[in-house]
Amino acid sequence: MKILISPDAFKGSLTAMEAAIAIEQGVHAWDDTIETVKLPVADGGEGTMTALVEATNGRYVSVIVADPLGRLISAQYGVLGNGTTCVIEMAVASGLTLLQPNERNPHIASTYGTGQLIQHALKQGFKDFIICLGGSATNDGGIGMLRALGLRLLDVHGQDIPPTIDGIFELATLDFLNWQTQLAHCHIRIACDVQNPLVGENGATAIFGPQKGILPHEIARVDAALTHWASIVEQHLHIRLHDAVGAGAAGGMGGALIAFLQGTFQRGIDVVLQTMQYEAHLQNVDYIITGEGQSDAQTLYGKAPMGIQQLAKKHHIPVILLSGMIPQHAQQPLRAQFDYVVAIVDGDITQEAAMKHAAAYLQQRATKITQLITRAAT
Ligand SMILES: O=C(O)[C@H](O)CO
Repeated sequence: MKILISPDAFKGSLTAMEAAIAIEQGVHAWDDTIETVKLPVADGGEGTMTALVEATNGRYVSVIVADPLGRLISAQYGVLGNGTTCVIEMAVASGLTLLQPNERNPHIASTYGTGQLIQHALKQGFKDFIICLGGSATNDGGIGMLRALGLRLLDVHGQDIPPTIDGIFELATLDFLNWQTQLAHCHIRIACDVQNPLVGENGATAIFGPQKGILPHEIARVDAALTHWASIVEQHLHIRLHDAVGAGAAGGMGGALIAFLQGTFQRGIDVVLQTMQYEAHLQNVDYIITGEGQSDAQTLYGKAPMGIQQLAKKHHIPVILLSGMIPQHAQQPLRAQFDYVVAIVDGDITQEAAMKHAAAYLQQRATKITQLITRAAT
């Protein structure tokens, strides 16, 4: 029997590779003659760069950039095994995990550091980019990134506006004199699993602002700042970001990539599976085990396990979903899609325990399910 092991990260507990190792140990604890292949995946958010670089035997490039609050940090981007495609994960330079909870402040947090990563890659001559969005600490509409790429944002007096949300209200015009012209020759794919528009009740600020530190009474003002930004973009580029699908990803950086870098969105898991040439690994595979920290309705809308399930279905390979936690209401719809659905959290194991001892529980669950499928096969 051959099992392909392809979990996403169990966020807050295990990286995708750690989860894959735990599952593999669980499988072999039952039967160590089973052939296993570990191919951890990601959905376009955090961990995507690592998954793609590792799967393609690529490399990392380290650059000193500004974190969301302007402090210098060493951040990396990936170059895939083909030597020509760069993977930039915005959270690496502008992510929420770079800040302590009391430092979260999207009024000043900036995507400038992500722009510096892109700028560095451009200087090395790269033209093919996968930019992964999600997990941002920012709500700046991607303005910081655009500044790093040479865009000037000016007030009515021709002065640079302050790099803050409030500063956006002073924005009157854009100056492209120092803009990185080679961007026009680049191919930019945006890997992301969020479709929110830039502004409004489903926009970046209303939906993702609170987790970054925007207080309920501030939402309307911050949303108005991004609305003003979108209007200026529309005047200059004739592209309407206000309600554009995905423009609200990563605090509006999705919109900046659409309008200024001609980026095109692709479902994160599809970019990952395509880049990994996942289908080529499906030869003679009897089962796939996938997994994630929590499975719910979002899983069905295209998170990593669902992308795998859809591909596996084409090849008639059964898929086992091993999840940290599955809310009651999601159990039935998930069972309708996956051949086996197993959660760590159950009547005996709490969420806290599951997160603390994720590897051990995952291993146990993998052993049990392997026992079940090997028995079913005999
Ligand atoms: O970064 C964010 O704002 C969320 O992860 C959605 O993209």
